[in-house]
Amino acid sequence: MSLSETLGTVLLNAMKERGADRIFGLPGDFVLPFFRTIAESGILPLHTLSHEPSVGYAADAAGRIGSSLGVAVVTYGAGALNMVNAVAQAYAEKSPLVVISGGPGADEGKLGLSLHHQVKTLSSQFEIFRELTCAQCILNDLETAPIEIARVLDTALSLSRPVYIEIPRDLVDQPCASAPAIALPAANHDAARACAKEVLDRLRSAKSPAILVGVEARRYGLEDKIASLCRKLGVPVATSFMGRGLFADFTLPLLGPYLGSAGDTNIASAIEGADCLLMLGVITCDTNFGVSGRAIDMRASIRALDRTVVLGHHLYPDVSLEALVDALLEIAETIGVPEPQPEPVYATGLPDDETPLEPSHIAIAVNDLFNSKGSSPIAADVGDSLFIGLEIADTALVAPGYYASMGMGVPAGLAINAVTGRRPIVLVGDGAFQMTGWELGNCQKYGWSPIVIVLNNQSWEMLRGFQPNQTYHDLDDWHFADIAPLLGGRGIRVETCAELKRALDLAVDDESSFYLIEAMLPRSRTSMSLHKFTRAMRNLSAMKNE
Ligand SMILES: Cc1ncc(Cc2c([C@H](C)O)sc(CCOP(=O)(O)OP(=O)(O)O)c2C)c(N)n1
Ligand SMILES: [Mg+2]
Repeated sequence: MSLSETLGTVLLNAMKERGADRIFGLPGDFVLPFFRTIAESGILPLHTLSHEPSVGYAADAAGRIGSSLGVAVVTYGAGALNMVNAVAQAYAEKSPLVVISGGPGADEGKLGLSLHHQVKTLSSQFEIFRELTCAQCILNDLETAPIEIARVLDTALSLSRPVYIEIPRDLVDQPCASAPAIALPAANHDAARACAKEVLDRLRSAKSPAILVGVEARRYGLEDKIASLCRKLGVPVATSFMGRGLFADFTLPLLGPYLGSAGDTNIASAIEGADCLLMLGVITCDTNFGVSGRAIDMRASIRALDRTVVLGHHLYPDVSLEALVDALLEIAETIGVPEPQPEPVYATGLPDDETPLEPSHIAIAVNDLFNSKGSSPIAADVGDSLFIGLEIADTALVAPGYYASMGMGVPAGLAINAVTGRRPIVLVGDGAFQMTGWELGNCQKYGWSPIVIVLNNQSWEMLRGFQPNQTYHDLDDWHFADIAPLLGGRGIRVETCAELKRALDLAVDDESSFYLIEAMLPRSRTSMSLHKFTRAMRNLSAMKNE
């Protein structure tokens, strides 16, 4: 048993072996020993940000864009609990985020004093994170630590959900045996084959089958396999709202994103009219289905999610999405001959004139840019940014489409820049930018240069769509472009289509820093996608009479 390792390096090596390629963090005294190990060992690069919610959002996004583990390292109490909302979002949206918190040493709790950063008892934080994660451990026993590290990290990978690891600050430098190699639960191939046969029989006997693909396709790196399965089956395919951006680099008979009555009517009728809907890795949530014009008959559907497949009243436990797709690929045959799908049409041709900007001009300008200079990955925040993202041509996209916490846009853009080395376009509203936009000040030390489009409508406009006639949705004009140079970037405030076009061309040609393009938009106007979504949600929910 090689003891050349310490508990700190064992944890770092175990994460690296499981695909983690960097750490986002913000230190505090309880985690300084582990920060020193990170810095001195060089096993994983470290990026520090300025506020723990951003650390959580960035680490989550790094895992999503890389289909691997995202890692966030913070201090006990004030740090970790500051990140609760970002971890909750990662859990809800099935992102394998590893939360590592420094913790008190073994004897610190015996002083008979409450410790700083302690909330109620010393195990309160552990209990809070138990509710937000799929596996947890406190590494307070060097004998069991290697096994515990492997158990928790492997669970993060197999369930694609966040996990919590607390590392006591007095043990980080202690000699420790290496963690066992990755050991994911063996796929139950017999069950997967039996399930695949039943799935294929149902698809074959349906008059109008369809397939809906969700986020698990990305989380488990299955886009390629699912694309070839869909080509083989020849059945119309759509992505869920949360699955927007899937298959951007693959060819298959993709209809586009399903948004119910808030989206394309052809896609809605193909999905809602299907008499056998195969859902691969789709989270059954209101943003994916809440705006369905016709409720989808879940009993006639086949749902493969969270390592379980449900077909009506039949249930196949412990059949992973990959095992099911592999088994289907073994027996798949052509079932339908989907009409050649018209290429999804994404508006282009921004007028190059003094036309005042409207929300949908943003998508047109980005589509024009993609056509002239090639596409970029996109990070979108919550608000109209999320819906304008739907009007932009297919590209890799990170956005909190279900849990929908504001503030993820800029940190996710930084993570995409760090992981992929490509400059992302970040779409963020003024309200969300007020929360985490300042993280752009960290670009200079890491050489990141995202292009950030701030949709400045001086409003929490999405809320106004749910509840008009309230002045508390009004925001002041913060002149964000003027602040950009103080953060080490360049800011351009634009009010017309021609100005937006020029600003984007300038930004794309200058990689020396981040660009903040402040697009001035009118209040009480939204993209068509958001308008249809809020109208549909209002009709379906208690907000009818607002
Ligand atoms: C952390 C956080 N706080 C509050 C909300 C509620 C909320 C929205 C969702 C419904 O929960 S949309 C929205 C307004 C967003 O304003 P802005 O970023 O300027 O974008 P836009 O003007 O395009 O709406 C809020 C406050 C949220 N989603 N996340
Ligand atoms: Mg706004």
